[in-house]
Amino acid sequence: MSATSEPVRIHVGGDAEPYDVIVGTGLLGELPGLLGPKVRRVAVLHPEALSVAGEAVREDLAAQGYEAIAIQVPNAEEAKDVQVAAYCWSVLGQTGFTRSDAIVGIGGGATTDLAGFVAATWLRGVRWIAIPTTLLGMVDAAVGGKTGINTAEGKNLVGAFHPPAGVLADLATLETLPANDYISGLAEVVKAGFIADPVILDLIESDPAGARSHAGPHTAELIQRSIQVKADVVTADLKESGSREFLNYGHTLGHAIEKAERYKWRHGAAVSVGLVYAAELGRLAGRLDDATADRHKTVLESLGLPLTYRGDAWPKLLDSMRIDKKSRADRLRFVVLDGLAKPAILEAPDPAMLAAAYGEVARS
Ligand SMILES: NC(=O)c1ccc[n+]([C@@H]2O[C@H](COP(=O)([O-])OP(=O)(O)OC[C@H]3O[C@@H](n4cnc5c(N)ncnc54)[C@H](O)[C@@H]3O)[C@@H](O)[C@H]2O)c1
Ligand SMILES: O=C(O)C(=O)C[C@@H](O)[C@H](O)[C@H](O)COP(=O)(O)O
Ligand SMILES: [Zn+2]
Repeated sequence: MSATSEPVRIHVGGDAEPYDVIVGTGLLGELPGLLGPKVRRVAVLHPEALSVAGEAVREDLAAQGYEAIAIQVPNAEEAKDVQVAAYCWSVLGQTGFTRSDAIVGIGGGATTDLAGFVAATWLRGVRWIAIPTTLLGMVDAAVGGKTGINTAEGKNLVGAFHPPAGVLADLATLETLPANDYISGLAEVVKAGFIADPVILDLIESDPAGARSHAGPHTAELIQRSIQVKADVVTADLKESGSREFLNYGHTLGHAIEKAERYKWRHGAAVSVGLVYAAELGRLAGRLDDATADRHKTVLESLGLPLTYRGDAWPKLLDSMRIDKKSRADRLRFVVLDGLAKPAILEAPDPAMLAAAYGEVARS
């Protein structure tokens, strides 16, 4: 794969309107083309941390004749709240947003999940464009049209499938991302490696220190490969009636940990522990070989990602996992591996096995 002097376009197809994820630097010039000829008003949703970048996008659009407004939302998971969505709806209402207007979400996964959700719900659906500015946003959250917010009962429990009209992944935005946030995004990169593209794991293992940096020698390739994994899956199954569930590898426990931590842990950190758990579950179920299960821990640890969580939290986590979207009535369902890049579903595992697998991540 090329380094990123020329933008790379990764196509997302399927039943919904197709679009491209454009990966490169200095991509703002692509925005008017993605907005299309009918759009007159644009709301640029951005988190507090990106007030300068959000305002720059707004000014750029205004200079091109759009009526552009900025909507600042809280950083991180605080944005994925119905009160924040209601605030955005009221701004759109007061500005007179119609179905020929559009939303641009610039920020991490939390911001693009909210922006997409506001776009999905305003007037029952308006056009939106994602400008992810975190590693996790680029490789996962901004792609595929899952939008949503959290509720008191759990993660992403309210939302809609509403794909963007395009995704602009400008690698230069990663320069300001705190190292911890970059590393947490690597959990989704590792997930993509285990479920579909083991070259990702080889690249990380060949240079873990490089992989931890936005300026690493394989950064562009890791990002492009992970986006390709996501694009292929959502092209085949946008609404998660089958293979899209595999993108949830590590998320059943991961989401429960996020809830237990009141969303103060980054999503990627929780998914990292969830990946270790899912690997152990696959091993205990007799489906995954020891070497591949152990590889989860060595790869994640080499990146500085967490492998463990509080042992005493198990009953609460188990309870939270019951409302996971993969559950069917009382049956818990987990994504496990039958081997490297062979994801599958483990239906209603024995409660003793679930608890035993937690022994692999539990710490006192
Ligand atoms: N929709 C999906 O398919 C999907 C996939 C994966 C994850 N997600 C969601 O994504 C969210 C996690 O996203 P995230 O890891 O990007 O975290 P985040 O959106 O919470 O961003 C982390 C922090 O970095 C700040 N930030 C963002 N870009 C920055 C930059 N370039 N420079 C400096 N600061 C910056 C943000 O304001 C925030 O404070 C979770 O809510 C998760 O559920 C959604
Ligand atoms: O796109 C998907 O599908 C995923 O499962 C990707 C996950 O990384 C992402 O965290 C997603 O938001 C989880 O979805 P949910 O349906 O479990 O809330
Ligand atoms: Zn995720």
